[in-house]
Amino acid sequence: MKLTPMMQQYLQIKSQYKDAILLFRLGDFYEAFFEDAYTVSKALDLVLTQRQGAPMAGVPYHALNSYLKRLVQLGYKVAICEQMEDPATAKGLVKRQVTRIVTPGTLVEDELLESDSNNYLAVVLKDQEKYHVAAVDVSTGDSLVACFNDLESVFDFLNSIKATQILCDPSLKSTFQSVFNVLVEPLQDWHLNPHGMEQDVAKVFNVVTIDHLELKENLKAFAALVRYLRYTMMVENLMLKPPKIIRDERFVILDSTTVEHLNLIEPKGKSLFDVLNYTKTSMGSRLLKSWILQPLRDQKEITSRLDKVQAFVEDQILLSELREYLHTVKDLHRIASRLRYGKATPKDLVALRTTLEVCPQIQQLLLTNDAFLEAENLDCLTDLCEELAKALEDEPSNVIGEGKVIRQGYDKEFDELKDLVYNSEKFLAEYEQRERVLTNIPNLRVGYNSVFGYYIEVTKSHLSKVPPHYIRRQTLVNAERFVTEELKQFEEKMLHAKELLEKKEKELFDSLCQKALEKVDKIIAIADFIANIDALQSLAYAANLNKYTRPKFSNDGKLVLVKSRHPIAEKFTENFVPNDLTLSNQESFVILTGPNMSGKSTFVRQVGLIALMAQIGSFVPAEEAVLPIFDRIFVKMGVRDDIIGGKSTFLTEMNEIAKIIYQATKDSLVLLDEVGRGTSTFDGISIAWAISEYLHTKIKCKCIFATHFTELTELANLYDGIVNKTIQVMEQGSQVIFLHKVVDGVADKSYGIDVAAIAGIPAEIVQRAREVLDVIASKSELEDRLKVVSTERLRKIGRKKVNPNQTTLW
Ligand SMILES: Nc1ncnc2c1ncn2[C@@H]1O[C@H](COP(=O)(O)OP(=O)(O)OP(=O)(O)O)[C@@H](O)[C@H]1O
Repeated sequence: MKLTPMMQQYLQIKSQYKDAILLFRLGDFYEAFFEDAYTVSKALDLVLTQRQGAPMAGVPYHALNSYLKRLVQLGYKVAICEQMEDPATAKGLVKRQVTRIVTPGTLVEDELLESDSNNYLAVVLKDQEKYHVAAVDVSTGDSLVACFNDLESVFDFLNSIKATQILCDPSLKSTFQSVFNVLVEPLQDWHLNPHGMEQDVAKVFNVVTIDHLELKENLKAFAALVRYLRYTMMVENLMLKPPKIIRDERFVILDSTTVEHLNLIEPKGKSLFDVLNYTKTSMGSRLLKSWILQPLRDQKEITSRLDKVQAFVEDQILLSELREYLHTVKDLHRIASRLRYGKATPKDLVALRTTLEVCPQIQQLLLTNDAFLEAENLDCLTDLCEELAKALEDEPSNVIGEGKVIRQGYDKEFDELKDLVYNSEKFLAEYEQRERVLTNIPNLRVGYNSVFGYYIEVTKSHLSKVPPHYIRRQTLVNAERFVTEELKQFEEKMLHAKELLEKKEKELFDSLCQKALEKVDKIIAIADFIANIDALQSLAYAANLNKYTRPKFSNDGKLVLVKSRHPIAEKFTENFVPNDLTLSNQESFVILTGPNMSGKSTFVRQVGLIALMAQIGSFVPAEEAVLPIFDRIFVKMGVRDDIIGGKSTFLTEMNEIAKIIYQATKDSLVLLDEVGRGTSTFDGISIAWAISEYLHTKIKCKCIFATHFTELTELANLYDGIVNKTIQVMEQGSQVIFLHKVVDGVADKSYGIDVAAIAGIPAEIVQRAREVLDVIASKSELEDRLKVVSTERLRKIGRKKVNPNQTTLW
């Protein structure tokens, strides 16, 4: 088969983008051919047809974004090939070129992005024994770098930022692919070429040296990311904020198990984020989410947030007025980004104008409260705002060039052109009227024909009144036709008016974008400021609504919670029962036993959530809360299968515990629920026992261990710092009433069979279970044996009880 020049052009371009789907612009369509056509038609449910014998699937150009969204969501990389000249005027084959490679992690268009989530593209590099991670959200400019000692921590970090695309060492590709359900690509040599790395990064921030960024060993990962972005987005100037260095000392690094078990972000509608999210802007909501996923460790930083939250809590008028203003604030981070990448739309400039209009009001309002004096430094860009107000229609069309974007009165030439295009009839009628009066020819008529263009027609009877500047064009039986200079100019203008109008409006729009671009750093400063204020006011609003208290921080390890509640569960539970808890460095370990359904898991998570809320600067659900600042919070709940990773339930559980044991310190909060349940009872208890002893005596962290193994309560007899708590239940006749109250002591029964009955297990089975329980319960010697374990150990060290601070058992 002989290929047409267009097909040859296609194949030549495709050969450069083998790893992407190539969407090739042909008139009003983007078309995919060969293999790409099969992929696209299957993924997008499009009809597969043929063009010049090649399989083809196409999408209309105006609907590109909606199709792109689906392709990218499915993890494809798409190269967009545009026509670089107008097919109507092109000589020969239209020039075509790939102008952008769209990947899940390089999106900037609003329609392709989730408004309340960041969209991070991450690079992971292995260097000797360390892993370096750099991540960028090009839609907001947010960037991060971090360094980890093990791959598990990298997974946790990528999970916590919800990376939508990963670039990694080729050796790590299959590992990442098995863990993450996102596009994973291997880095190439040119991404990592050491030559010119610093210069490449310096260019992004328009600086000569990058020492101040403190990228150090993370430079390579960040530079690789910059190079990848330049290549895919095909722009020289990236809009990135200086990378935030994620250091263990500054943030509480949360592992993915903890994020999941504390329901920090999911499930939707029942997460901590949902409980705290009363933000009014997408910027604020993204920031709040990142705060929840990266709690702080620096007391000063936390206090500074808490002071502002408190100021809002106490100033209800300020809060409600501010919320009204914030309502009109648009997503400036993403608008700034689109301005940088030349993708801003009229809608974006209007959104910028609306936000800048409300900015001074927000500033003035905040300045009424001493807690927000820094608002004074905010530059509200009034000049730019005025310019946009003058230049843009109230509700401009999103199509530039039809004269419906720029406001009348902004540019004389534009107005004339628009007038010509839209008001030519009117102009001609006015002109005709004017000439009739001037010449005193009542039946003078302005007309048009395709041969002579516009003309003035005068009947023979009035020819004597024709002024000298009329130029004769045509003679008819009863009349003569003339033109004038003015009419000729009008005609000239009319012929090109549409084209000129399109050009002029584009020019004016581009110049507005340019003016905004010149102020982009200030736009970002406003965006950062408003995002921060919005996230803080959201915390205050939630605090008022849910009657939270400001937490205090202790420096001696003391933790006191009075009448504390679970922030999510209390929303869905009638009469939620508040609970107290006191821990200290001396009494730091709780074995929590209690029947099924009594509320053990709820209480354990509650403590974790309150600690986390305090460290993001939020008020907490309690009447009083004093907490130490934790360096890590670990939550390990129940057993779960890791089918994808191919690990058994018990192996997964032990893996997660091992991680906690390696990473926890004396300043950590470890919350365990049902650990050891994935194996036989004896193995499970023994493991749980040994883990508890290790955590308490070696690591000395704060720990609550909820368990059905009442046998573990024996540990409290062995160690000073371990206390037993249980959750109260009342029996009324054959009924069990769950009081959900945490008290000192040990659960006497598990009520598992009662719960089974409530859950609808047939009475016959329930009855049989009771009979079996009677028999096995009387035969259990386990507790007696565990007593032997503890007495033996006590005998060994010659004490009545062990104080882990004085004795080393290991
Ligand atoms: N403090 C509380 N006040 C009111 N209701 C509560 C409280 N705590 C828990 N509940 C209710 O009890 C139910 C069971 O709680 P949870 O799952 O925490 O119990 P559990 O002891 O961990 O159960 P299991 O041992 O079966 O896992 C929850 O769904 C909730 O509705």
